[in-house]
Amino acid sequence: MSTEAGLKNTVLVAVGVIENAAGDIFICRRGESQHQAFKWEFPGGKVEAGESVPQALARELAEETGIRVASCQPFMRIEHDYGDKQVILDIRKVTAFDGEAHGREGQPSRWVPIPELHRYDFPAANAPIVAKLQAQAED
Ligand SMILES: Nc1nc2c([nH]c(=O)n2[C@H]2C[C@H](O)[C@@H](COP(=O)(O)OP(=O)(O)OP(=O)(O)O)O2)c(=O)[nH]1
Ligand SMILES: [Mg+2]
Repeated sequence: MSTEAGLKNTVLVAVGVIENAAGDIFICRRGESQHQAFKWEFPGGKVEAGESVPQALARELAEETGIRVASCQPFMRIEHDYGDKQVILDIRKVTAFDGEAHGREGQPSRWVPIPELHRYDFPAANAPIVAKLQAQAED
């Protein structure tokens, strides 16, 4: 979505923080040919023309993890400039879903306890997501 921030090369990204009954979070590793290659991520992807964020999230999570989203809530929104690319991450917490989450495109994936999330190498934009999850887990 290049119009939203008034910048060229800006993309709106629907991102899912998928939480299971144990309170663990599902993460995947990005591939070598992708922007932010080999970083760990919360699955998701670009919002396409005519899609809402929840629609894009449902589509991307079905494609990338095989789950069907049953319930999601807004979690936070982050704008970040990588220099070569500007992203707006619209992050949703996915608290109910059907199916077994897995790396459906062959990407490495795992369930991680929230207190261990900071050990993973995420894109720079993700630092506030990990911080908020860990702060909430301490409550
Ligand atoms: N999915 C996801 N993307 C993230 C995260 N953090 C972060 O900076 N990003 C950035 C990396 C990319 O520049 C952008 C996501 O776009 P993408 O290229 O993965 O989009 P997509 O899944 O539609 O992939 P593609 O069809 O273009 O291959 O957002 C994150 O936690 N999850
Ligand atoms: Mg993606």
